[in-house]
Amino acid sequence: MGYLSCKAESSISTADHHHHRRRPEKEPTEKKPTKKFQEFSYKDLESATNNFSQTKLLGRGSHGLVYKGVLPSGRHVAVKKPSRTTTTAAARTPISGDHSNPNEVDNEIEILSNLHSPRLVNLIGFTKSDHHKDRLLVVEFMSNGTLYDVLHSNSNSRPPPPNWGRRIKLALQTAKAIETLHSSNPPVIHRDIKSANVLIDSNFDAKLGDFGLALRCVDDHKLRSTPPAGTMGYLDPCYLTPDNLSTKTDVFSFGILLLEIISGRKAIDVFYSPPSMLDWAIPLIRRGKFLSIYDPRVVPPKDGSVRKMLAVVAAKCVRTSRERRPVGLVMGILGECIRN
Ligand SMILES: Nc1ncnc2c1ncn2[C@@H]1O[C@H](COP(=O)(O)OP(=O)(O)OP(=O)(O)O)[C@@H](O)[C@H]1O
Repeated sequence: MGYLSCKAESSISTADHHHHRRRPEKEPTEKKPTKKFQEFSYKDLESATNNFSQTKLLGRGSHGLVYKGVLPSGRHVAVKKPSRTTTTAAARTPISGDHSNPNEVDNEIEILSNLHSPRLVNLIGFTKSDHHKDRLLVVEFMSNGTLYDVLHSNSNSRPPPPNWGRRIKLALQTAKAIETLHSSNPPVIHRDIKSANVLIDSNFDAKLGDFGLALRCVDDHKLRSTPPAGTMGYLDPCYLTPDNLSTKTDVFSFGILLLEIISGRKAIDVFYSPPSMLDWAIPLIRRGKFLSIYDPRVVPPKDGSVRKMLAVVAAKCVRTSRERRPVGLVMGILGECIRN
């Protein structure tokens, strides 16, 4: 098998992981090896966000609200505050019967505290667990919002849709982020790859964020008991039970995201027929009608072979057979597109 099924990988990585974990215990202080992350008090973050003022609200997701904060050092950050009353059209979908909401903030802290990459929206710090207050998470501030906004916002106050050079760069950077997760030890599966979770920084570089649903391929019990989840329109149809989870689950969602970048259409858009990206784009690609899936708002790639290759890469990522989706992620294949 050329890809990582979480089930197959977990026994190998569990041993490895424990090996790494044991070492700090031998140290006399019993402290964690390095304290890279800041521990904030609730008050610190109240003052950073003007008491969670509406004017500091950056956006809302299914788990809660995100505020812009400024630390005493002057650093700009994003503060995630869970809320049980938030509802959103883009709410994540548990696809099994279990609608319990495991603590996504705790999960995100656990995942991000073991990762660091320029391609990820990295963790800066968090508040301690406290029975009376929700735990807050502090991550890098991304001043240009999400890729979803960049691609789909028609507001006059936003810049025009990105050109091809930009789109290819954003697609590559997202592929690189996913590759970083899948090749880390233990591998991490994001489970919610979508344009709303790709954030754009002040240099217009893309970083992958929102690790609330991510799973490390290490904890067998957690993996077996975590029901499938993700976002409608991006969700791998093969991922129906916990043991179907694999890195190819993320590859499928990336394929939809790549089609979104190519076409400028949303993963599901009820104003079109058919509303699903998959049902619309794949038959056109099969018939060789590559140009017709390209975003009419911008000049498509000049070279017909590049247009074809990008569309074919996306189609390979969303293949029904997981085994036939690209391995080692799409980075290499997209690189091919640029060289050609
Ligand atoms: N690091 C950040 N910097 C700037 N804005 C951010 C940052 N993180 C999130 N946001 C803003 O907050 C919004 C909500 O983000 P969040 O990650 O909570 O939810 P989501 O990914 O949009 O939805 P869901 O939780 O349903 O997947 C984003 O759409 C974005 O506009």
